[in-house]
Amino acid sequence: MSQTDSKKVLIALDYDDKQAALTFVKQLSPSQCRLKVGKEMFTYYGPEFVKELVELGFDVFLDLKFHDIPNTVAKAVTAAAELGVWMVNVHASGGFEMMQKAKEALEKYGDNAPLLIAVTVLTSMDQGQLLRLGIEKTPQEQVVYLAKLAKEAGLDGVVCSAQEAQLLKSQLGGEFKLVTPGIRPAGSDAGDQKRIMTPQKAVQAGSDYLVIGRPITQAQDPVQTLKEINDSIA
Ligand SMILES: O=c1ccn([C@@H]2O[C@H](COP(=O)(O)O)[C@@H](O)[C@H]2O)c(=O)[nH]1
Repeated sequence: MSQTDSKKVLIALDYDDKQAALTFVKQLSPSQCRLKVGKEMFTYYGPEFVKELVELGFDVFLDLKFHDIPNTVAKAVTAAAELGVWMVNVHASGGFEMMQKAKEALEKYGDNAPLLIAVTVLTSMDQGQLLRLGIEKTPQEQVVYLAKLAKEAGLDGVVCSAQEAQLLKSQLGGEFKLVTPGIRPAGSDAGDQKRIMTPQKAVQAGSDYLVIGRPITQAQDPVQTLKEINDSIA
């Protein structure tokens, strides 16, 4: 994967119906986008569903946001690597040692190891919600703090909002991957997302990968919507 990876859109497959998800996926080509499987579909349909997507030729981001003791997380990311996923993630707030052990566990996969990234501050959170957790930093300060910790632990990048992308690129360098949910094409509903940005502005700010769910999957014509988004960031 090069620094200027042109396949930037990761579609969040958040469906409660496997057939509906597969009907959509089968209209896509692995050259157009990557796919993200999160807690909903994994809980319903498990590793077999992930394997099906991998076998269809898609790069899959397994977004289970592991947050546990180092030994457990190291074993969980190993299980993800065995599924053949392209990217997997942990919560940075699980701590430095946990992130280090997870990265070490993937070393044996060499060039086939999935990218390992850390969630910083969920894009659904704003300053008020951080305060309620007892965190007095701004979301941006907390994201930078956790991203530096993740980089020091040897991770490949972080999940953050595109609003922090420019600052993170300037502080952590171009190679450290920024995966940004909370992407909303102009005029689309923010829903529960708080720190949002349009696809075009996110790419300009330095996002490497744009995680997009409902604006595509709930569009009247999801395939055409993906095409329009891809065209807007080409
Ligand atoms: O900080 C985060 C981390 C993960 N997500 C996930 O991304 C998608 C976003 O879906 P939309 O429908 O485009 O809002 C979803 O699967 C989340 O679990 C996130 O939103 N923010």
